[in-house]
Amino acid sequence: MGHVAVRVPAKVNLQLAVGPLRADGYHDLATVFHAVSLFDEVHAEDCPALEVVTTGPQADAVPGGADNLAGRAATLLAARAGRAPEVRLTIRKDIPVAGGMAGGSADAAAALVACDALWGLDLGREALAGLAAELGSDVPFALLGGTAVGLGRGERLTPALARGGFTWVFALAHQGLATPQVFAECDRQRAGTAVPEAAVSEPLMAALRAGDPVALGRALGNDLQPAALALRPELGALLELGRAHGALGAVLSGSGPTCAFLVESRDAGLALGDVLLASGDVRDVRHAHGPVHGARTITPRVED
Ligand SMILES: C[C@](O)(CO)[C@H](O)COP(=O)(O)OP(=O)(O)OC[C@H]1O[C@@H](n2ccc(N)nc2=O)[C@H](O)[C@@H]1O
Ligand SMILES: Nc1ncnc2c1ncn2[C@@H]1O[C@H](COP(=O)(O)OP(=O)(O)OP(=O)(O)O)[C@@H](O)[C@H]1O
Repeated sequence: MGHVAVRVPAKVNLQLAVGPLRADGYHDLATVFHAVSLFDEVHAEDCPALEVVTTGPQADAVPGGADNLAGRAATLLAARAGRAPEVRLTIRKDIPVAGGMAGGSADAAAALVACDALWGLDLGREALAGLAAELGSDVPFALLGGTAVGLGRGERLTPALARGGFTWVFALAHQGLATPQVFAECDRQRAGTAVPEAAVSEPLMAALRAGDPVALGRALGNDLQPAALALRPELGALLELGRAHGALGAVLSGSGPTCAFLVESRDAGLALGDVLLASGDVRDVRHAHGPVHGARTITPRVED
Protein backbone atom coordinates (compact mmCIF):
# COMPACT_ATOMS: atom_id res chain seq x y z
CA MET A 1 0.00 0.00 0.00
CA GLY A 2 1.32 3.48 -0.87
CA HIS A 3 2.04 5.97 1.89
CA VAL A 4 3.34 9.52 1.42
CA ALA A 5 3.97 11.98 4.28
CA VAL A 6 4.39 15.71 3.80
CA ARG A 7 5.50 18.30 6.35
CA VAL A 8 4.19 21.84 5.93
CA PRO A 9 4.88 25.04 7.88
CA ALA A 10 2.70 27.76 9.40
CA LYS A 11 3.11 31.36 8.26
CA VAL A 12 3.25 34.77 9.83
CA ASN A 13 2.65 37.92 7.77
CA LEU A 14 5.59 40.27 8.46
CA GLN A 15 3.48 42.92 6.78
CA LEU A 16 -0.18 42.75 5.84
CA ALA A 17 -1.40 45.79 3.92
CA VAL A 18 -5.11 45.55 3.08
CA GLY A 19 -6.40 47.55 0.11
CA PRO A 20 -10.00 48.48 -0.69
CA LEU A 21 -12.81 45.88 -0.73
CA ARG A 22 -13.21 44.43 -4.26
CA ALA A 23 -16.45 43.60 -6.04
CA ASP A 24 -15.85 39.85 -5.45
CA GLY A 25 -15.80 40.29 -1.65
CA TYR A 26 -12.02 39.97 -1.34
CA HIS A 27 -9.41 42.67 -0.68
CA ASP A 28 -6.25 43.27 -2.65
CA LEU A 29 -3.33 42.66 -0.35
CA ALA A 30 0.33 43.54 -0.29
CA THR A 31 1.78 41.09 2.17
CA VAL A 32 5.13 39.63 3.14
CA PHE A 33 4.72 35.98 4.09
CA HIS A 34 7.30 34.24 6.27
CA ALA A 35 7.22 30.47 6.87
CA VAL A 36 8.03 29.46 10.46
CA SER A 37 8.95 26.17 12.12
CA LEU A 38 5.53 25.16 13.42
CA PHE A 39 4.54 22.22 11.27
CA ASP A 40 1.59 20.02 10.40
CA GLU A 41 2.13 16.64 8.79
CA VAL A 42 -0.27 15.21 6.23
CA HIS A 43 -0.10 11.47 5.57
CA ALA A 44 -1.76 10.13 2.41
CA GLU A 45 -2.56 6.43 2.00
CA ASP A 46 -4.59 4.41 -0.51
CA CYS A 47 -8.20 4.00 0.59
CA PRO A 48 -11.43 3.08 -1.30
CA ALA A 49 -12.95 6.55 -0.62
CA LEU A 50 -11.90 9.99 0.68
CA GLU A 51 -11.34 10.00 4.43
CA VAL A 52 -9.84 12.83 6.48
CA VAL A 53 -8.76 12.23 10.05
CA THR A 54 -7.05 14.79 12.29
CA THR A 55 -4.94 13.97 15.34
CA GLY A 56 -3.50 16.25 18.03
CA PRO A 57 -4.88 18.35 20.92
CA GLN A 58 -7.00 20.57 18.65
CA ALA A 59 -8.34 17.74 16.45
CA ASP A 60 -11.94 18.32 17.61
CA ALA A 61 -11.89 21.84 16.12
CA VAL A 62 -11.05 20.55 12.64
CA PRO A 63 -13.80 19.31 10.29
CA GLY A 64 -13.54 15.89 8.62
CA GLY A 65 -14.09 14.65 5.08
CA ALA A 66 -14.82 17.02 2.22
CA ASP A 67 -15.28 20.03 4.60
CA ASN A 68 -11.63 19.83 5.49
CA LEU A 69 -9.41 21.98 3.29
CA ALA A 70 -7.03 19.05 2.80
CA GLY A 71 -9.99 16.93 1.64
CA ARG A 72 -11.03 19.69 -0.76
CA ALA A 73 -7.49 19.79 -2.11
CA ALA A 74 -7.50 16.02 -2.73
CA THR A 75 -10.91 16.25 -4.43
CA LEU A 76 -9.78 19.11 -6.69
CA LEU A 77 -6.55 17.36 -7.66
CA ALA A 78 -8.38 14.08 -8.37
CA ALA A 79 -10.94 15.87 -10.56
CA ARG A 80 -8.16 17.55 -12.58
CA ALA A 81 -6.42 14.19 -12.95
CA GLY A 82 -9.68 12.50 -14.04
CA ARG A 83 -9.73 10.02 -11.17
CA ALA A 84 -11.57 9.42 -7.88
CA PRO A 85 -10.13 10.88 -4.65
CA GLU A 86 -9.36 7.45 -3.18
CA VAL A 87 -7.19 8.49 -0.28
CA ARG A 88 -7.08 8.57 3.50
CA LEU A 89 -5.52 11.79 4.73
CA THR A 90 -4.27 11.83 8.31
CA ILE A 91 -3.42 15.32 9.54
CA ARG A 92 -1.04 15.50 12.50
CA LYS A 93 -2.01 18.96 13.62
CA ASP A 94 0.41 21.23 15.43
CA ILE A 95 -0.40 24.58 13.78
CA PRO A 96 -2.99 26.45 15.91
CA VAL A 97 -6.53 26.17 14.48
CA ALA A 98 -8.19 29.45 13.45
CA GLY A 99 -5.09 31.23 14.70
CA GLY A 100 -4.15 33.38 11.71
CA MET A 101 -1.24 31.09 10.86
CA ALA A 102 -2.88 29.47 7.81
CA GLY A 103 -3.08 25.96 9.25
CA GLY A 104 -5.94 24.81 7.03
CA SER A 105 -4.22 26.30 3.99
CA ALA A 106 -1.02 24.49 4.97
CA ASP A 107 -2.87 21.17 5.12
CA ALA A 108 -4.39 21.82 1.69
CA ALA A 109 -0.94 22.50 0.22
CA ALA A 110 0.44 19.37 1.88
CA ALA A 111 -2.47 17.28 0.57
CA LEU A 112 -1.76 18.47 -2.99
CA VAL A 113 1.90 17.44 -2.71
CA ALA A 114 1.06 14.13 -0.99
CA CYS A 115 -1.69 13.05 -3.40
CA ASP A 116 0.35 14.14 -6.42
CA ALA A 117 3.07 11.73 -5.25
CA LEU A 118 0.73 8.94 -4.06
CA TRP A 119 -1.12 8.88 -7.40
CA GLY A 120 2.09 9.23 -9.43
CA LEU A 121 0.78 12.34 -11.21
CA ASP A 122 4.01 14.36 -11.07
CA LEU A 123 2.21 17.58 -12.04
CA GLY A 124 5.08 19.84 -11.01
CA ARG A 125 5.15 22.81 -8.63
CA GLU A 126 3.66 25.31 -11.11
CA ALA A 127 0.54 23.25 -11.80
CA LEU A 128 0.12 22.56 -8.08
CA ALA A 129 0.44 26.31 -7.37
CA GLY A 130 -2.44 26.94 -9.81
CA LEU A 131 -4.65 24.46 -7.94
CA ALA A 132 -3.49 25.95 -4.62
CA ALA A 133 -4.69 29.42 -5.64
CA GLU A 134 -8.16 27.98 -6.35
CA LEU A 135 -8.30 26.57 -2.81
CA GLY A 136 -7.50 29.74 -0.84
CA SER A 137 -5.46 32.92 -0.62
CA ASP A 138 -2.78 31.42 1.65
CA VAL A 139 -2.42 28.00 0.03
CA PRO A 140 0.16 28.89 -2.67
CA PHE A 141 2.55 30.29 -0.05
CA ALA A 142 2.35 27.11 2.02
CA LEU A 143 3.70 25.27 -1.06
CA LEU A 144 6.48 27.80 -1.60
CA GLY A 145 7.66 28.60 1.94
CA GLY A 146 10.61 30.88 2.73
CA THR A 147 9.87 34.60 2.74
CA ALA A 148 7.79 35.97 -0.14
CA VAL A 149 5.79 39.00 -1.21
CA GLY A 150 2.13 38.19 -1.95
CA LEU A 151 -0.07 40.43 -4.10
CA GLY A 152 -3.64 40.07 -5.36
CA ARG A 153 -5.53 38.00 -2.77
CA GLY A 154 -2.09 36.93 -1.56
CA GLU A 155 -1.70 34.22 -4.19
CA ARG A 156 0.60 36.13 -6.61
CA LEU A 157 3.95 35.33 -5.04
CA THR A 158 7.51 36.55 -5.50
CA PRO A 159 10.29 35.20 -3.27
CA ALA A 160 11.81 38.02 -1.21
CA LEU A 161 15.53 38.72 -0.93
CA ALA A 162 16.16 37.88 2.70
CA ARG A 163 19.35 37.22 4.61
CA GLY A 164 19.74 35.05 7.73
CA GLY A 165 17.11 33.74 10.06
CA PHE A 166 14.81 35.15 12.71
CA THR A 167 13.64 33.88 16.10
CA TRP A 168 9.96 34.05 17.05
CA VAL A 169 7.64 33.54 19.98
CA PHE A 170 3.95 32.95 19.24
CA ALA A 171 1.26 33.52 21.86
CA LEU A 172 -1.74 31.26 21.18
CA ALA A 173 -5.16 32.51 22.27
CA HIS A 174 -7.78 30.51 24.16
CA GLN A 175 -10.29 30.97 21.31
CA GLY A 176 -9.81 31.30 17.52
CA LEU A 177 -10.97 34.17 15.30
CA ALA A 178 -12.79 33.70 11.97
CA THR A 179 -10.92 35.37 9.09
CA PRO A 180 -14.07 36.72 7.30
CA GLN A 181 -15.22 38.34 10.58
CA VAL A 182 -11.92 40.21 10.95
CA PHE A 183 -11.99 41.49 7.34
CA ALA A 184 -15.63 42.56 7.88
CA GLU A 185 -14.70 44.51 11.03
CA CYS A 186 -11.83 46.13 9.11
CA ASP A 187 -14.35 47.27 6.42
CA ARG A 188 -16.70 48.56 9.13
CA GLN A 189 -13.93 50.62 10.75
CA ARG A 190 -12.91 52.04 7.37
CA ALA A 191 -16.45 52.90 6.18
CA GLY A 192 -16.55 56.43 4.73
CA THR A 193 -12.75 56.76 4.46
CA ALA A 194 -10.68 56.60 1.27
CA VAL A 195 -8.63 53.39 1.46
CA PRO A 196 -5.30 53.57 -0.41
CA GLU A 197 -4.03 50.73 -2.61
CA ALA A 198 -2.01 48.21 -0.61
CA ALA A 199 1.77 48.57 -1.01
CA VAL A 200 4.77 46.68 0.32
CA SER A 201 6.83 48.49 2.98
CA GLU A 202 10.29 49.51 1.73
CA PRO A 203 11.82 49.69 5.25
CA LEU A 204 10.65 46.12 5.82
CA MET A 205 12.15 44.86 2.56
CA ALA A 206 15.42 46.65 3.39
CA ALA A 207 15.48 45.03 6.86
CA LEU A 208 15.04 41.60 5.24
CA ARG A 209 17.79 42.24 2.68
CA ALA A 210 20.12 43.29 5.51
CA GLY A 211 19.04 40.42 7.81
CA ASP A 212 18.59 43.07 10.53
CA PRO A 213 16.18 41.86 13.25
CA VAL A 214 16.05 45.23 15.03
CA ALA A 215 14.97 47.04 11.85
CA LEU A 216 12.60 44.20 11.00
CA GLY A 217 11.01 44.43 14.45
CA ARG A 218 10.32 48.13 13.89
CA ALA A 219 8.89 47.54 10.41
CA LEU A 220 6.39 44.75 11.24
CA GLY A 221 2.84 45.84 10.45
CA ASN A 222 -0.67 44.49 10.01
CA ASP A 223 -3.69 46.47 8.75
CA LEU A 224 -6.04 43.85 10.25
CA GLN A 225 -4.69 44.51 13.74
CA PRO A 226 -7.10 47.34 14.71
CA ALA A 227 -10.05 45.15 13.63
CA ALA A 228 -8.83 42.09 15.56
CA LEU A 229 -8.11 44.26 18.62
CA ALA A 230 -11.65 45.65 18.48
CA LEU A 231 -12.96 42.05 18.51
CA ARG A 232 -10.42 40.92 21.17
CA PRO A 233 -9.31 43.95 23.26
CA GLU A 234 -6.99 41.82 25.44
CA LEU A 235 -4.66 41.31 22.44
CA GLY A 236 -3.55 44.96 22.57
CA ALA A 237 -2.28 44.55 26.12
CA LEU A 238 -0.55 41.30 25.16
CA LEU A 239 1.36 42.96 22.30
CA GLU A 240 2.39 45.77 24.68
CA LEU A 241 3.50 43.25 27.30
CA GLY A 242 5.77 41.62 24.72
CA ARG A 243 7.30 44.95 23.69
CA ALA A 244 7.91 45.82 27.36
CA HIS A 245 9.70 42.49 27.92
CA GLY A 246 12.30 42.52 25.21
CA ALA A 247 10.49 41.79 21.95
CA LEU A 248 12.12 43.58 19.00
CA GLY A 249 8.69 43.72 17.38
CA ALA A 250 5.17 42.53 18.14
CA VAL A 251 2.38 42.04 15.62
CA LEU A 252 -0.87 40.17 15.15
CA SER A 253 -0.33 37.09 12.94
CA GLY A 254 -2.58 37.35 9.86
CA SER A 255 -6.20 37.69 10.96
CA GLY A 256 -5.25 36.68 14.53
CA PRO A 257 -5.72 35.99 17.33
CA THR A 258 -2.18 34.56 17.55
CA CYS A 259 0.37 37.28 18.42
CA ALA A 260 3.88 37.08 16.96
CA PHE A 261 6.93 38.42 18.81
CA LEU A 262 10.31 38.80 17.11
CA VAL A 263 13.15 38.25 19.60
CA GLU A 264 16.92 38.55 19.40
CA SER A 265 17.76 35.06 20.69
CA ARG A 266 16.23 31.80 21.84
CA ASP A 267 17.01 32.72 25.47
CA ALA A 268 15.22 36.06 25.08
CA GLY A 269 12.31 34.10 23.59
CA LEU A 270 12.18 31.64 26.50
CA ALA A 271 12.11 34.51 29.03
CA LEU A 272 9.41 36.34 27.08
CA GLY A 273 7.35 33.15 26.76
CA ASP A 274 7.18 32.83 30.56
CA VAL A 275 5.95 36.42 30.90
CA LEU A 276 3.29 35.93 28.21
CA LEU A 277 2.03 32.69 29.77
CA ALA A 278 1.76 34.35 33.18
CA SER A 279 -0.62 36.98 31.72
CA GLY A 280 -3.46 34.42 31.71
CA ASP A 281 -4.63 35.61 28.26
CA VAL A 282 -2.52 32.98 26.52
CA ARG A 283 -3.38 29.30 25.99
CA ASP A 284 0.19 28.38 25.12
CA VAL A 285 3.40 29.84 23.74
CA ARG A 286 5.42 28.37 20.89
CA HIS A 287 9.02 29.00 19.94
CA ALA A 288 9.96 28.95 16.27
CA HIS A 289 12.40 30.20 13.68
CA GLY A 290 12.02 31.32 10.11
CA PRO A 291 12.27 31.18 7.22
CA VAL A 292 11.72 27.45 6.59
CA HIS A 293 10.83 25.44 3.48
CA GLY A 294 7.31 25.03 2.13
CA ALA A 295 5.42 21.71 1.87
CA ARG A 296 7.89 18.83 1.44
CA THR A 297 7.74 15.07 1.33
CA ILE A 298 9.36 13.56 4.42
CA THR A 299 9.15 9.88 3.52
CA PRO A 300 10.25 8.30 0.27
CA ARG A 301 7.35 7.07 -1.79
CA VAL A 302 6.58 3.50 -0.79
CA GLU A 303 5.46 1.35 -3.72
CA ASP A 304 2.81 -1.35 -3.32
C1 LIG B 1 -5.46 37.03 6.47
C2 LIG B 1 -4.62 36.14 5.61
O1 LIG B 1 -4.29 34.95 6.29
C3 LIG B 1 -3.32 36.85 5.26
O2 LIG B 1 -2.38 36.01 4.71
C4 LIG B 1 -5.34 35.76 4.34
O3 LIG B 1 -5.67 36.91 3.61
C5 LIG B 1 -6.57 34.91 4.57
O4 LIG B 1 -6.44 33.81 3.75
P1 LIG B 1 -7.45 32.55 3.79
O5 LIG B 1 -7.78 32.18 5.19
O6 LIG B 1 -6.88 31.54 2.85
O7 LIG B 1 -8.70 33.23 3.20
P2 LIG B 1 -9.73 32.72 2.11
O8 LIG B 1 -10.25 31.37 2.48
O9 LIG B 1 -9.18 32.96 0.77
O10 LIG B 1 -10.85 33.81 2.42
C6 LIG B 1 -11.63 33.80 3.60
C7 LIG B 1 -12.38 35.12 3.66
O11 LIG B 1 -11.47 36.17 4.08
C8 LIG B 1 -11.75 37.37 3.38
N1 LIG B 1 -10.58 37.73 2.54
C9 LIG B 1 -9.56 36.85 2.35
C10 LIG B 1 -8.46 37.21 1.58
C11 LIG B 1 -8.45 38.49 0.99
N2 LIG B 1 -7.43 38.88 0.23
N3 LIG B 1 -9.49 39.34 1.19
C12 LIG B 1 -10.52 38.99 1.97
O12 LIG B 1 -11.44 39.78 2.15
C13 LIG B 1 -12.99 37.12 2.55
O13 LIG B 1 -14.10 37.48 3.35
C14 LIG B 1 -12.96 35.61 2.37
O14 LIG B 1 -14.24 35.07 2.14
N1 LIG C 1 -7.21 21.17 7.68
C1 LIG C 1 -7.78 22.11 8.43
N2 LIG C 1 -7.14 22.57 9.52
C2 LIG C 1 -7.70 23.53 10.29
N3 LIG C 1 -8.91 24.07 10.05
C3 LIG C 1 -9.58 23.67 8.99
C4 LIG C 1 -9.05 22.68 8.13
N4 LIG C 1 -9.91 22.49 7.14
C5 LIG C 1 -10.94 23.32 7.37
N5 LIG C 1 -10.77 24.03 8.49
C6 LIG C 1 -11.71 25.06 9.01
O1 LIG C 1 -11.15 26.33 8.70
C7 LIG C 1 -11.22 27.22 9.82
C8 LIG C 1 -9.98 28.12 9.79
O2 LIG C 1 -8.88 27.31 10.08
P1 LIG C 1 -7.35 27.73 9.97
O3 LIG C 1 -6.66 27.00 11.06
O4 LIG C 1 -6.85 27.55 8.60
O5 LIG C 1 -7.44 29.28 10.30
P2 LIG C 1 -6.40 30.42 10.16
O6 LIG C 1 -5.05 29.90 10.52
O7 LIG C 1 -6.92 31.58 10.93
O8 LIG C 1 -6.41 30.73 8.62
P3 LIG C 1 -5.72 31.93 7.83
O9 LIG C 1 -4.47 32.32 8.56
O10 LIG C 1 -5.44 31.28 6.49
O11 LIG C 1 -6.75 33.00 7.78
C9 LIG C 1 -11.28 26.32 11.04
O12 LIG C 1 -12.02 26.92 12.07
C10 LIG C 1 -11.93 25.04 10.52
O13 LIG C 1 -13.33 25.08 10.73
